[in-house]
Amino acid sequence: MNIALIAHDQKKNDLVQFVTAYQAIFAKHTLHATGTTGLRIHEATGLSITRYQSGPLGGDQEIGALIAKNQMDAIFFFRDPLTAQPHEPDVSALVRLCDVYSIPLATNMGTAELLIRGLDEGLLDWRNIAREKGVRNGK
Ligand SMILES: O=C(CO)COP(=O)(O)O
Repeated sequence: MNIALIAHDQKKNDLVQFVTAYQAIFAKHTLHATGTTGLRIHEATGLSITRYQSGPLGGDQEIGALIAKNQMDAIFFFRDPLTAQPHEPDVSALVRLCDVYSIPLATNMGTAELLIRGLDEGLLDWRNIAREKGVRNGK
């Protein structure tokens, strides 16, 4: 599975801890991340991660483009609900594309636990079929 890892600054420690806790599962997948988040996770875990621009510089949009191209299967995006982001339109656009294409999106630790465990149990295997056959829910 192609998995995107993204966290706003106040949530980066949470995501690093989360990925560290589930490192054995994440290591089985292809990981992508916005710039600073990816660097932090790589430094903490040594996991191989394709890094894009930092969020405010277009990284959210790059990951959104992969969703639009049916190349992303799950998103862990730990958003900071208490701090205004200069690139809020990009954040909203990314969340919107997850809904357009029915891509599982975890925006907090509670949902993230369910998503990663479900993914490991094979509950997202339908994504392999959707990706291979080019099936998608969007128009
Ligand atoms: O801003 C972000 C997501 O909106 C994350 O970007 P960084 O991982 O580069 O901090």
